[in-house]
Amino acid sequence: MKTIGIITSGGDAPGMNAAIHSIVTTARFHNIQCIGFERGYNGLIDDIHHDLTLTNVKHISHLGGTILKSARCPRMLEQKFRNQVIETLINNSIDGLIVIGGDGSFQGAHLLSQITDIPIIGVPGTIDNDIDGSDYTIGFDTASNTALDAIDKIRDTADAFERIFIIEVMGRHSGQLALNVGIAAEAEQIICPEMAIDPHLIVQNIAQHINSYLIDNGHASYIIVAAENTYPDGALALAELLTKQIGIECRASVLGHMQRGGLASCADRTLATKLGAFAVESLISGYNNVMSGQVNGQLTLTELEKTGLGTKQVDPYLLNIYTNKLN
Ligand SMILES: Nc1ncnc2c1ncn2[C@@H]1O[C@H](COP(=O)(O)OP(=O)(O)O)[C@@H](O)[C@H]1O
Ligand SMILES: O=P(O)(O)OC[C@H]1O[C@](O)(COP(=O)(O)O)[C@@H](O)[C@@H]1O
Repeated sequence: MKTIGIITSGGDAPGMNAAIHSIVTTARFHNIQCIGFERGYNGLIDDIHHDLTLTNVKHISHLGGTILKSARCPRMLEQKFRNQVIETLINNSIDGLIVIGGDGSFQGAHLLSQITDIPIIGVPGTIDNDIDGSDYTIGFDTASNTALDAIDKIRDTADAFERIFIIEVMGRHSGQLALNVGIAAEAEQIICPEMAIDPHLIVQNIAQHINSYLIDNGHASYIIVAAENTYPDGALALAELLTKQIGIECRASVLGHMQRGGLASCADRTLATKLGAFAVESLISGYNNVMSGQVNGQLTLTELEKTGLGTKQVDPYLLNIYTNKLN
């Protein structure tokens, strides 16, 4: 193996740069050079790339975002563009490709591996932690801390005003972030898809719980952490409904993309460093069409096709603690 190509694809996540750093330094140790393709799969389709040397990946591990840029690239859904990717790989003498991204990026990588012998390895980078085959994804820890910091600040003003807040966190269709930060912030209520609440009952449940909580505790702050896409029209609509129709005055705060930025935490940098190095070593060992992950502290390889099955559960012990507290 002489040359490895790298892309970052889909939602960027703090720690992606640490993964790039680790891939390039590990590859260098094995006398392999690295080429970075820019803006996710776009760089592979349009052949936009530059060399990744030890010098240009020096001191990047802490940085949020990705030095390779990222993007969503709908062209990858078409066979003709996937063929173009393979042409780019061949034209640049790429012997192995590493895709840092989420399950969508891995579906794309899996399709590529059906039309080429060039081996492809995935490295899980997404703040959502929704990928099967790794206990944690790169970016989840930083995003959890960023969201928690914001919620702690909202708690201050909520306490001062004895106010009710609905705080929406990201996660796409996963409640990993919501449950994690909701528990850590001692949220009075957490709403996430894994709780399988009928959306029509959400308002009723919330109102009931707020009323009984205020009876027991008098005037107090009350924070609801809600995973995005759980209540159909989002936190703002939910707050408006509670305020206008149920008569419970509350404020909504949608944390949004700030959860994707910022300096990567130590946990994300070390995870990225391990998974990046393991991806290179797996390529050298001849693996293909798999993702490098960590399960129960052990480095593992999972078929790319199986990383998006959606079987990953939120921590059942945490969920149970929360449910017990609610009752
Ligand atoms: N089913 C698919 N077939 C081919 N390419 C895909 C597929 N799903 C996603 N991709 C590629 O991966 C990119 C990132 O996927 P996306 O789901 O947006 O983010 P993530 O990888 O973070 O889950 C997409 O923009 C597209 O280029
Ligand atoms: O930045 P966009 O394109 O609006 O996407 C927002 C989505 O991206 C994420 O931040 C990250 O998701 P992915 O890692 O799967 O791309 C989700 O939490 C969120 O739903």
